[in-house]
Amino acid sequence: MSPAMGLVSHTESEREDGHEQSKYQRGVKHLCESGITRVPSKYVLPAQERPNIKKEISERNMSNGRRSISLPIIDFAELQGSNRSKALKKLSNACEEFGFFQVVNHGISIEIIRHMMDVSRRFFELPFEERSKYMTSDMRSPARYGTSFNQNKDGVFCWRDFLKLICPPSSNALSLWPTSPSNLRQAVVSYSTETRFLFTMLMEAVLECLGLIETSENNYSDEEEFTLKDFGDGSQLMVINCYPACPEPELTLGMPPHSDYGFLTLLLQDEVEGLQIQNRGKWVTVEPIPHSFVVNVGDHLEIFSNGKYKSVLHRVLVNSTKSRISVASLHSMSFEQVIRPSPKLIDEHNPRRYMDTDFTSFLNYASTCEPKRKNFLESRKLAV
Ligand SMILES: O=C(O)CCC(=O)C(=O)O
Ligand SMILES: [Fe+2]
Repeated sequence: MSPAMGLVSHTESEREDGHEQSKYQRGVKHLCESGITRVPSKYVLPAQERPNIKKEISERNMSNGRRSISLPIIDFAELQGSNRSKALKKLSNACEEFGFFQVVNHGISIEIIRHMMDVSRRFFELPFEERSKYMTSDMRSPARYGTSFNQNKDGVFCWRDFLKLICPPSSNALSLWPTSPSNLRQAVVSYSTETRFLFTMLMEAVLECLGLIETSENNYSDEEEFTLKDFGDGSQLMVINCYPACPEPELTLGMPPHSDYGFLTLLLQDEVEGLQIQNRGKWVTVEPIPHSFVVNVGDHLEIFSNGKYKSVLHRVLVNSTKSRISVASLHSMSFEQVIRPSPKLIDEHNPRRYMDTDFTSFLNYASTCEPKRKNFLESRKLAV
């Protein structure tokens, strides 16, 4: 090959790379609409990080479903009623052992849930040009459409597109949320109001489990720097995830192993399973219970409880036949609040295990490196 030819082919391949790159930045939905039959190399994980779906299916058959997990079920009506102390024990065990539980009888109407799922699905069915109006790398934007986990940093992309909405009252920028589908704003406002209330009631129960408030009396210890209102008025991020059907699901993941940053995440999923959590060193699939919530402990609650409650790694599998939608509502105190272990949970037997953290340091971290696994939480740990 002459030097001139070499130069030409080099330039062409660079152009090709640039083109390929921007194709992936547009997301998996867009990619699937172009009619692919194989997973492009951009999404192929190194062998040791792949989900090993075939092995899991055969093990699941052999052990009669043991690879899927029945999470502890918290009956919210029981928690708010006469059986509170029994429900509190179950809740506390769930937060310590699994970091996850399911909430049934939560009182949020099926219409509100269906409406939320419906606008979520329809948003991802919009033409790409409409969805792409909300593409931004600004992590503080009230509405952010994107793909993968961190599309500016991920070496290998994961098989998901998302719409993230910062919910009122943390954001007064409702006017910047998508206008299409026409009823999206109204559906998300109703849904976020209800989930915020459910989160606040669950936090009240968690504070009681931790011995930080007394049964239903809302008596806070003088040492605490917060009240339940700080949770009720705190931050709420609605993450709508879309995982299109994938031609080779054994090569990639919908979401890589990660933990969530907040106190609690309330997850709504459709009937397609995909969520896996790490339990006793193994990946186990969570079976969806229709109209219930999967709730998990986030990094802030692990820090606040001084390590008593666990923020557990989870990931998402994709499959070859069905696309999947999930809606994760991530809750914490206000974005300005510094999170630290509760002073009441520190003594000579339980030394302080985490340093102070705030949302800005999390965002800085998330925007400068691949926020996979529990890297951020690990970075907040003190040597004890
Ligand atoms: O889609 C799921 O099941 C999980 C989503 C999730 O983990 C997240 O949005 O943080
Ligand atoms: Fe998550």
